[in-house]
Amino acid sequence: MALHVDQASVVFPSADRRPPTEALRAIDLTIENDDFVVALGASGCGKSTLLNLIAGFLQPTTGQILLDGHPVQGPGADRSVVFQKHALMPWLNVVDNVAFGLKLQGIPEAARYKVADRFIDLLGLKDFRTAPVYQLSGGMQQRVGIARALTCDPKVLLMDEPLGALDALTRERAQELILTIWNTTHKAVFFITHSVEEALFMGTKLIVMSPRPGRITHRFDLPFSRRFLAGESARHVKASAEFIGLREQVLEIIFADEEAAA
Ligand SMILES: Nc1ncnc2c1ncn2[C@@H]1O[C@H](COP(=O)(O)OP(=O)(O)OP(=O)(O)O)[C@@H](O)[C@H]1O
Repeated sequence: MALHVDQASVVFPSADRRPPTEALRAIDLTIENDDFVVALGASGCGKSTLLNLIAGFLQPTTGQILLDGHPVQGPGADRSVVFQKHALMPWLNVVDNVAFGLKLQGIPEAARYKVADRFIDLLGLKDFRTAPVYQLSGGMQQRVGIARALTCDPKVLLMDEPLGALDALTRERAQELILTIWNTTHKAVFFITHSVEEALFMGTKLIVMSPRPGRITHRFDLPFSRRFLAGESARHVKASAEFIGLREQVLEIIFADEEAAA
């Protein structure tokens, strides 16, 4: 599997007489199996616009998005999205929420529950299988959202600040869980966050974007998630000199962008 963003630009026309917004300019990005690509950058640098292009919610003004060589022309089951607000069906229980996409595809109940149960187990939700989702905590609801995205067996999992609404401790647990699942399923992931620490810990590749126009200004290959998955504790990884040094370097890039915008 290979997803290529090829010289993609997005210009939003303005509703009044102000100039149009150049949300993205000439973006080149490749996402392959086993890649965990994280996008980081000052507000308005085009992270969500880029995710929307990959999801097929939006078409580029120029350039193209190719999935295994075929142009992406709209949303598809090969790309699942997990949003910060989990958009679950509050009247359904956990298993029916997780199996919802399969139901839409017309898959019979027994077959869809079999797939859903695999991801319910993987995300530690077994004891809540038949609980209504409104009874769950925010962190658990987000796990239901991730399980639902995975049941469709997407080639690429797109995550737009999926952990942004969680408290600090739950967020760290969720980071570790997502990495463990990524390591089990070998999905390609495109992940947006505002947290530099989260970006460095989770990604195998980091893109740092700048606004006006939105573009990729820096790219880093990251070792930290693999160190965690090889057995090093998350706290140990995040406290290492290499991690802290890179964190300061990336923070400096982002602060410089935010100051330039102020
Ligand atoms: N539908 C739209 N119409 C007009 N302008 C838009 C639209 N969507 C986004 N924009 C503009 O495009 C630019 C990039 O927005 P985008 O939401 O992709 O940035 P972002 O990096 O995800 O921001 P944030 O971190 O604040 O969520 C911004 O200037 C935004 O105002």
